[in-house]
Amino acid sequence: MAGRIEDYALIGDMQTAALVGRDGSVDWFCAPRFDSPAVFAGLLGTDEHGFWRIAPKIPGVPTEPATRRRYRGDSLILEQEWDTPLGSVRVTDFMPPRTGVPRIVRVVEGLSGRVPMLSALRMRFSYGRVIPWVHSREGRTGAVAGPDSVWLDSDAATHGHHKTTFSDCTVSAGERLTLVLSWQASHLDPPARIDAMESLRTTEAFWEDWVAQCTYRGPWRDAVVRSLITLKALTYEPTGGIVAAPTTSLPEDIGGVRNWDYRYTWLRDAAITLSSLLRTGYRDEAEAWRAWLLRAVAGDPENLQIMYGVAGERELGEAELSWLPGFENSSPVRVGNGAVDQLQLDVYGEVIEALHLGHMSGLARNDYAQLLQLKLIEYLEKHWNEPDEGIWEVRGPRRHFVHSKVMAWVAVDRTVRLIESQGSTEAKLTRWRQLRDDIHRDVCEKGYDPERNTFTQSYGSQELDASLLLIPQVGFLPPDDKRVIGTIEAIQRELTVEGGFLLRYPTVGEDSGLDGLPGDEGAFLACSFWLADDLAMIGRVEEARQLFERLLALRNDLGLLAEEWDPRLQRQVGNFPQAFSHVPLIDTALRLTACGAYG
Ligand SMILES: OC[C@H]1O[C@H](O[C@H]2O[C@H](CO)[C@@H](O)[C@H](O)[C@H]2O)[C@H](O)[C@@H](O)[C@@H]1O
Repeated sequence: MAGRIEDYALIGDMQTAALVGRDGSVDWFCAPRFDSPAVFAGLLGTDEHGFWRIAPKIPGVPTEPATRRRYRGDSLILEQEWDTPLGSVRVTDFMPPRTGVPRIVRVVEGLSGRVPMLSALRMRFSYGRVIPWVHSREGRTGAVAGPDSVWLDSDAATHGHHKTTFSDCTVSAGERLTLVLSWQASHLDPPARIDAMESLRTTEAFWEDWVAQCTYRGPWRDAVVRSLITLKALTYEPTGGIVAAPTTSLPEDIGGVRNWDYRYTWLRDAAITLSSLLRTGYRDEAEAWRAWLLRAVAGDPENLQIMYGVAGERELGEAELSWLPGFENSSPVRVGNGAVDQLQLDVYGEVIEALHLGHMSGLARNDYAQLLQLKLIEYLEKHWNEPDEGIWEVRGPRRHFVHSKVMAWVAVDRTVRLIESQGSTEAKLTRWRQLRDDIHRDVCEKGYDPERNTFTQSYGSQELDASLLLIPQVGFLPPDDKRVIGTIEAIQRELTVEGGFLLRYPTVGEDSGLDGLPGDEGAFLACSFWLADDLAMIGRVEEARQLFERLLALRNDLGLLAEEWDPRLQRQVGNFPQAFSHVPLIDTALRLTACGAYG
């Protein structure tokens, strides 16, 4: 395991992804899909659970992490370089956008001197549990167990030792060697060999073409583009589904139990991702996601789930992988996600808001999208006033979360506006205008504490919740409303941690608090971006810009963000990289750019 979460880099082929550490080790790789069992799970355990490391190996000299690393231009091609006493060497890692099987390509190049290099490959299928049979066939190394096979094509000779496949060689300046690892279903013939350098050229061209479509031209271009590339990498290209993150169980609390599997498509996370992509010029991805949505939720809205598999699968039952000790002993390691069965009413608002934005942005009219919207409102009409698990997917008792009700209002409001814009005489319009007013009144009466001049987390509660920052952003109340300003000020006062970043809600140490879980967690990055948005909306633009810059400084050297930031340990925590952090980064950059907040 390479070290901290932020020591990892992402590579991917838009069907799955891998994490590569600064030590040159691929410690996480699930194949063939994001949510398939891992071939390398060292990230959540030890080297025994699988890895592929390529780094200098000089006898008597300890191997250091890479001296430098970067993505090549605006791409997902990682370059790591080591300066050693014997010379310098570069390892370039990437996954070609999928045309056949998933592949990890690694190119070793001598930059100066003569550097001995070692590739150590330990394949362990089924999340580190299964040691495969390894054999050589026609100059290739193959590993097979159960449904999986993995094939290594290397320019250097390989040999096996201690259930690990090694290749070693010495590279001089100007010399190059390539290694390609391909996954294939084990009942099929080995996959064809590829030309690694040709694949590098086409992969670079793919990313250059994709980035060229970006319409954002503001001062935070590099941060926005890196976030967009990350979101694209989290998109499952065959279906348009978007995973929340490519990992499971990177801890929100190092050593604790807050470890979840994010390799699925949350309607909430995907809907806000779609909005960011639309605002930055990516209409094809937005169309693809809308099509995914319509397929995934087809049927009775009563059966709508808050999350699905990337192809729309519904069975995501949660299980624990007892043989994996977890990242820095944060256990359990979970696969699947029990939140799948929760009621989260905000999801209706986020989905309808995304459909609304698609409509306003001129996406081709889709009658099913409109039909879906109407069906979702009919569902909400019956259920909006029930308690739910809310945006944070709490595992404690259901409550009347204020944010959920606000988003129910958003769903009805956007639908009313859609019908009005079409000049329709839809009979339900009057009823839904009334419903919109009823929800608004209910929230303002039961979710607002006049003594403290703040909205509260749930009806009757004293707690605050950073999701309330979305109240002005979704237009529930205007930013200059005294209740909005009071809420922003109260949240800033009570939920801020070191650096001015925000907790999403208070946790209570070892006792189980609101979320039903022991332990604390870090500052929730999405909420901290929302605070910057709100500050800008209420005219505190310079403060907003400064907070935004501090948030940008939390990214790792490659521009990547996990879900949270632990202010005590000064390190990223939670799954990585996380769409729910990169989307608000883009949104805040767009807002501050529109405000002219250039510093
Ligand atoms: O903290 C408890 C919950 O954490 C996860 O949910 C979070 O991630 C989701 C995906 O990004 C996001 O949509 C949600 O708002 C976050 O709270 C986890 O998936 C849940 O099972 C867990 O209860």
